Amino acid sequence: MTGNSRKTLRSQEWFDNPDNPGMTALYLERYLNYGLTREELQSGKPIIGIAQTGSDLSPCNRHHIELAKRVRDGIVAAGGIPLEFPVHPIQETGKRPTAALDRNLAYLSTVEVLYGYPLDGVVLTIGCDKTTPAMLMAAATVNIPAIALSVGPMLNGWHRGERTGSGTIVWKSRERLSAGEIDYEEFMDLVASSAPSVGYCNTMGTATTMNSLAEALGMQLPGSAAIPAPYRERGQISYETGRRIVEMVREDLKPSDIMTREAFENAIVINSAIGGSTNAPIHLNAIARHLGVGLDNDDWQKIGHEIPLLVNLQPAGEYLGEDYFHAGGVPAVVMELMKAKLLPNPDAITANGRGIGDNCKDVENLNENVIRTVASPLKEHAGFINLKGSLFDSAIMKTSVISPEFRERYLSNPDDPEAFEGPVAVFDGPEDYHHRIDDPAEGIDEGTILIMRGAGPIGYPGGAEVVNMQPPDYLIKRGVHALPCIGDGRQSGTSGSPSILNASPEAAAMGGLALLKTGDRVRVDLRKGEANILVSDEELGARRKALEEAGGYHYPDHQTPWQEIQRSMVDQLANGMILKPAVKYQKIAQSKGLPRDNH
Ligand SMILES: CC[C@@](C)(O)[C@@H](O)C(=O)O
Repeated sequence: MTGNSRKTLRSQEWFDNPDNPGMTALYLERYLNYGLTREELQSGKPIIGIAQTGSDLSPCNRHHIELAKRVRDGIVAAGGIPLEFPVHPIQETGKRPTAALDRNLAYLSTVEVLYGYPLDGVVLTIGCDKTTPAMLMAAATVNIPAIALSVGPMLNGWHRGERTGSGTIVWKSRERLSAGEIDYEEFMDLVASSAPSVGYCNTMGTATTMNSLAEALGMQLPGSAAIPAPYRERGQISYETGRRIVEMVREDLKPSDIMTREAFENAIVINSAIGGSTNAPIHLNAIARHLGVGLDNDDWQKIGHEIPLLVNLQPAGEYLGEDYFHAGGVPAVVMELMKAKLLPNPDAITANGRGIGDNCKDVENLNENVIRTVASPLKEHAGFINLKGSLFDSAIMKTSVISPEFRERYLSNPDDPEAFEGPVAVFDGPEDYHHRIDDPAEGIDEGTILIMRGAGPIGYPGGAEVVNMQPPDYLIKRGVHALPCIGDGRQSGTSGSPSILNASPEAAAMGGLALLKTGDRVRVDLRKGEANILVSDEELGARRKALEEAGGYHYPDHQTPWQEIQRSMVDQLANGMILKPAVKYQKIAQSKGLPRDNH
């Protein structure tokens, strides 16, 4: 039972190494103790990890506990051995101060697991916002064969015959609560109705975005991202995913073969067409950097801005996850883009070994209200704009959620189209915002630009979803539903706010936002891609000097060891918020050999 597959399977370096019988025995015996046999571990069957992101603490991904059973069945059916292991939980709606803080922690620990244990391939269970990038970043760094499995969105939410979508219903109903149109009980009922089953956000929030983009990148089986969590097809694709990873190990099809620059270009285009979250550039830039693929926010504007919005899902549109699935999901979007020759790289290889174009060219769009054609889009140019200026080096704006009201009020000056300027109200964190926003003495009116700072990767810490700031109650009552918002934090993908966000460098890294004072004027010009403080360079220089002398922009002290460690080495949102030292570790399964024996 020895030796035949040592050259091809890394697991056999643990379980069948005649050069070091002592270690082989030690590695083997503990994996036998719950019933695995020597035959299973030593006969050259691929050993497949299942990176389990579901738990009671992670309700969005919890259904993976069930789905993993079907993944196991698929792995065994294809001749592999499944070994399931837990991933550090990341629940966007549960973790304080923000789940984004934990993306890099889950990444780091998964790298250690994938590299340091006898695994030949891995199924990455993805779902809630940060679990997807954390898993893909780890797979990118280690570069053993890997396939992602989405847990799927919740069923559609309903309240009195209306679709209620995750997150989006919170932001909309909060406004109605502020306007006195509903009471607290109805507000709670509305929000609870949006979460009717297992799964993640049923809107095109960050979760559906990132799961769609994992498919767009080629890391999931075609058609798998949009299947709602409770549907039977979800269990079936779990089984197929388990089968496929065993073949991928045999073919040695690795993340670096799939997630190429071409695949990222496809993903950017698909992100515009689906109306994807403003968190997508952060995470895709991060994954790309861990692969050594060049990608930045200029690419997002260049490749993505002119792509039309096709998917009619909240927050940019009206439908929800089940509708997206029934219309055809990602493959139908890809097919529509290909028909109009808008998909840049149809030949990019996907997890099933075929090109994305090949996978999608013959699928049907089953509901053109939900997935529009390029000839009849929801919006013509729906991608991100990457703004620069004295406020920051980079901040993005999601143009697909600019409402007619916002366009009319801020972007329709015939003498200065696509530009606005005004005085700012500066908030240092969400507590400051909540404390001051409704106070009439602050003098906030239709002309005010709201600024959120201290909310980035260092300042918050972690980069919190707090830039979509609601106007004061008294303005909402007068029918003003959105003021321009600018900030160095993030916002929920379920928010319909056209905020200018992910500003890098953040105030805590002494970006231009740190120098702003309430009452300063700021000018934003979308056509020129600029955002500037209308204060003289001399004055800004003097403010910078004074702030530096005072020790820099002040932010709250660390509360945990990880907060301190991450703050000391985290990059800015535009650069993917990655841990700076980690990017030099690439393809370590190939570049670093095996780790040393442990005894
Ligand atoms: C409720 C919405 C969340 C938590 O998913 C959000 O993080 C998002 O970006 O979509």
